[in-house]
Amino acid sequence: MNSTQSNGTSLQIPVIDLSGANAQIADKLIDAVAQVGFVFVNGEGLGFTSQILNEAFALSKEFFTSPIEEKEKCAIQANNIGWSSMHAETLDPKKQKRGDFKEAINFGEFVNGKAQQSLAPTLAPHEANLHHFSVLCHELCMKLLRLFALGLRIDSSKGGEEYFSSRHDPLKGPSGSVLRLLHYPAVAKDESVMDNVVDIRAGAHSDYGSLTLLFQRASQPGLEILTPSSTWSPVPVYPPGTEANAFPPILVNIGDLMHFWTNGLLKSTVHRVVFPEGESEDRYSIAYFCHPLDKVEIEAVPSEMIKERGRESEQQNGKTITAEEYLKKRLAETYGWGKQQDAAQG
Ligand SMILES: O=C(O)CCC(=O)C(=O)O
Ligand SMILES: [Fe+2]
Repeated sequence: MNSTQSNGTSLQIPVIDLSGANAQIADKLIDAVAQVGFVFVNGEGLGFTSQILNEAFALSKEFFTSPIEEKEKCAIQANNIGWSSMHAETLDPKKQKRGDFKEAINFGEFVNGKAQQSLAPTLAPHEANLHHFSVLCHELCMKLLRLFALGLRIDSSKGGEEYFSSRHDPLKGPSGSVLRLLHYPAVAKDESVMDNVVDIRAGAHSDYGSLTLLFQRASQPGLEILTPSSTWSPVPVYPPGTEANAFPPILVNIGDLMHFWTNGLLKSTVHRVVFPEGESEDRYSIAYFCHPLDKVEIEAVPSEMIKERGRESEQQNGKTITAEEYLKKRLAETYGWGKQQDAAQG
C-alpha cells in the first residue's frame, strides 16, 4: 500500500446532537474526542441553515473561479491571512514531492464586522455574510468549549464551565482563529499532471489550534483519518443516520494545542484529503480553525482527569508558553514559516 491509498477500514465517528446540551452530552463529547479526536455535530438549531451554507459554498466557487490576477491581489501574507495558490502549501513535506492539490483563502478575525484584509472583488460585496458565517462558527466553538470544560469537570474556582470559552472570547483580545475556504480541483486519473503516488489533495497533518470545524458537501468526499492501527479510514459526508438531514453534519476535530493543553486526553488526530476512486468532482470545503486568545498561557488544564498524564514542557524561555507563541512555534517547526512561505494553515 502506498501513502496515498486507503485500505477502506472504516472508523465510526460518533454523531452528537447538541440540542439541550447538558452534562450527559458533555461526557459523550469528551469520550468521542478522547478516543477518535473527531466528532460530528448536528448543525441544525445552531444558526446554520441550508441557505447559509449554499451561499457560502457558492461564494467560494465564485472566488476560486475568478481570474488569477484578482486572487493574487489578496495573496497570503506572513500573518497567515489571504489566498494560497495551488500547490503552495505542503502539509506533509516529508512524503510529498509536490504541494497539496488545492487552493485556499484564509480570513482572519473581523473587527466590528469588517475584514482586516483586502477582499477580492468577488468577495467584497459579501463581507457581511462572511462575517456572519465566522460568528456562527465561533459561537459553535464556544458551545463546544463549554461542554469540554463541563466534561472535564473543571472546578468553578478555576473557571468551571467557562475555563476554555473565557480564553477564546474575541471581546478580550485577538487570536489566531481563521475561517478558511478550500478548493480541491477534480483531476482525471489519466491526466499527465497526476501522479498517484506523490499527489494528494491535502497531505497528512494534524491541526494546530484548539478545535476545527469542517463543512463538507454531498458527493464531494475525500477526507480520511489515521486510525490507532495506522490505517486510513474514510470520513463520510453524511454519517449513518444523518442522510435525511437538510445539510451534512459539521465535523469537529481537536487541534494540537488542545491536545497539549489537556496532556493528550483530547486527541488531535492525523488526517488527509485524497482523490476519490474513479470519476470525481471538485471538492469544496470550509474550515474554521479556532485558537485561544494570543495572550493565553497554556498551563495544564486544572482537571483531575488529566492530572496523572505526562506533559511535554510548557516552558519557553523559562515562561509558560502562550497561544500565540505555540502557534508560531508550530508553524516554524513544521513548515519553516518565516523562512519560506509554504504553509497556510489556521
Ligand atoms: O478540506 C478538508 O476536508 C480538510 C482540510 C484540512 O484538514 C485542513 O485544512 O486542515
Ligand atoms: Fe486539517
